[in-house]
Amino acid sequence: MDKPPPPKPPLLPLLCSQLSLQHRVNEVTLTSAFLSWRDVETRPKRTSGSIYGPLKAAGSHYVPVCEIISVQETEEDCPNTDVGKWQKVPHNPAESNQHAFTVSYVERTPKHRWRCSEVTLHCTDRTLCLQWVQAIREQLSLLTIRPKRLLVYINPYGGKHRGKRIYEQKVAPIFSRASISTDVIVTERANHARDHLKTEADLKKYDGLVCVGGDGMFSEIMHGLISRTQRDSGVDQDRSDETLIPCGLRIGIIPAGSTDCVCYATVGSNDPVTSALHIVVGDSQPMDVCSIHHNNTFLRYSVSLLGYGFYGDVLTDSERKRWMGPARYDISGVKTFLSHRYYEGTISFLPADENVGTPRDKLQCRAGCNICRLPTADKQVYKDKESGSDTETDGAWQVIRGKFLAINAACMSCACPRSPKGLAPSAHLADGTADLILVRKCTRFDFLRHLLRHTNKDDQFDHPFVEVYRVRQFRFTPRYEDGDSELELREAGGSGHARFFSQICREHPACTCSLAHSSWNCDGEILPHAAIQVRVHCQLIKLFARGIEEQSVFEEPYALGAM
Ligand SMILES: CCCCCCCCCCCCC/C=C/[C@@H](O)[C@H](COP(=O)(O)O)NC(=O)CCCCC
Ligand SMILES: Nc1ncnc2c1ncn2[C@@H]1O[C@H](COP(=O)(O)OP(=O)(O)O)[C@@H](O)[C@H]1O
Ligand SMILES: [Ca+2]
Repeated sequence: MDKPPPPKPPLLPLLCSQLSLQHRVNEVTLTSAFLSWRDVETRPKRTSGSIYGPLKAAGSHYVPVCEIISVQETEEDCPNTDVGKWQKVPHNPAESNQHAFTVSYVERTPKHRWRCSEVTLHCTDRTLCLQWVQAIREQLSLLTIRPKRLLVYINPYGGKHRGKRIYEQKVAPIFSRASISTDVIVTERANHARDHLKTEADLKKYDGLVCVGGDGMFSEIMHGLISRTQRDSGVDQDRSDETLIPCGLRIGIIPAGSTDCVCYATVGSNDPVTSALHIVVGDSQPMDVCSIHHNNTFLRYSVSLLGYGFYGDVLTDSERKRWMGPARYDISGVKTFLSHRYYEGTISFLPADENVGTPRDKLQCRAGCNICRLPTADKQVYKDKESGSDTETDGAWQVIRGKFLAINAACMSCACPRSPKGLAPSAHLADGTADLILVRKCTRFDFLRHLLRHTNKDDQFDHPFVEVYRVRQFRFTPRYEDGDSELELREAGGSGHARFFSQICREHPACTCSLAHSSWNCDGEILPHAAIQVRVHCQLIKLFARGIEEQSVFEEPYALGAM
């Protein structure tokens, strides 16, 4: 039988004083868990305020210490009429207590957005004020998970080209308030960040990396960090059966791209301030990563969408329209939908164990997810039976052949503003599996119904032409070998006519005949091969995030008896 948890020690006040807040006397208390204040001039009400502000119960406000961003003695600038210059004076001369300190803390607002809020408390003398500042700082210094030094990469061309401005105006001031020092690199070319991380960066100097950009930029940084970690540990990425070494540094994502699904699916919004605050409080979210090989050559890693057919064709078309910014995906999406191409091939996959659920579970991965917290042994990345290596499971490979409009795999939900529940709504961030979604050839109307369900609450898998599997590994082989589209023509008769019509079909996307190959869209990059082997590596990287919080995390006031 499990032992009962040890009793929690009572949280003794470290400091408790009567301080003034907006001219009213408040009892202010600091424990190792909370900073709280309570207006002692009014009779306590039952509960008050919005669910998003500091936790309020019976007129008291509670801010968890782990959500305090900073504390500083408060001085306010006001004009000195004698010299026409600005000078520092105590915060509010009208206040009877002239010494004050300001605490900045995380405040939750709707749609999973976090904001930086402040409370200024006035003291009767400076000694008391400094005592408060010091006591709060001491508590903050115990939060060793918080980063102190970060290496920031900014893609100035991602999304709407606003990365640099977003960082300078919204993020840098928060880092500076939280006393985080940064080295900032504005990239000058594609793969600049990846190459810098792989070969040059002195990673020992940093507690984390920050990516300002979209999913493509995140992918660059992830590749740089994973490759560097494997090289430093003597692991050969080209071997598809290698056990990869998890990366030590966490990555923070400041969304400034076109899709931003890695940020959205791990934080719950694509808001730069929210992401900056998750970095400041030192959140940590492990994440699965797929490795993709062609024969025994490593191609790429993927965390979000690995899509063949529809999403591969959307990406290929959209790359020519980069100048349009994020709208390129909408235009190419419609164009690709109209072309209605399908592709033939074989998928073999190794299903995951039942204890990690299925892609159609109602339960979704949320902060503190129980499935992602299962002991690693229960989520072990099983080895390939067919390869003859050590087998730790009875799981057998399954094989599916057919004509597909889309073959998608996702290690995580891929929720994004275009599709708030995502491509794989029940996929888990850190369970060692990916959800494999096969969309078989169907009518345009049915495919449209399927696509539209990504944008509303209906189940996009509830169609007879859609199959979903939770897998640890899979392979895809196109019916015709890479570069062998001539075969298709020979099968179709091999005549000059067939070649002629095939050419017409390529040039007229409205034609629904089969082409030999699509491309794989790998987190927004096109892969050079159609035949690939994919394997999920459980919790290979970590982000400065915590998963999407359930509303109830901040709806319920903290159990006051425990304080
Ligand atoms: C005709 C109605 C179509 C509605 C379809 C809505 C489906 C949306 C699913 C979105 C899944 C997004 C998965 C994320 C992929 C990104 O990794 C990738 C690169 O992002 P970035 O670097 O930020 O540019 N984005 C895409 O491949 C865009 C796919 C958009 C498809 C319409
Ligand atoms: N300075 C740069 N110039 C051109 N391309 C860059 C630069 N820095 C990064 N990139 C590349 O830009 C691509 C898209 O970046 P991303 O930030 O994901 O924007 P988007 O979401 O709009 O695609 C990535 O593949 C990345 O490698
Ligand atoms: Ca997963």
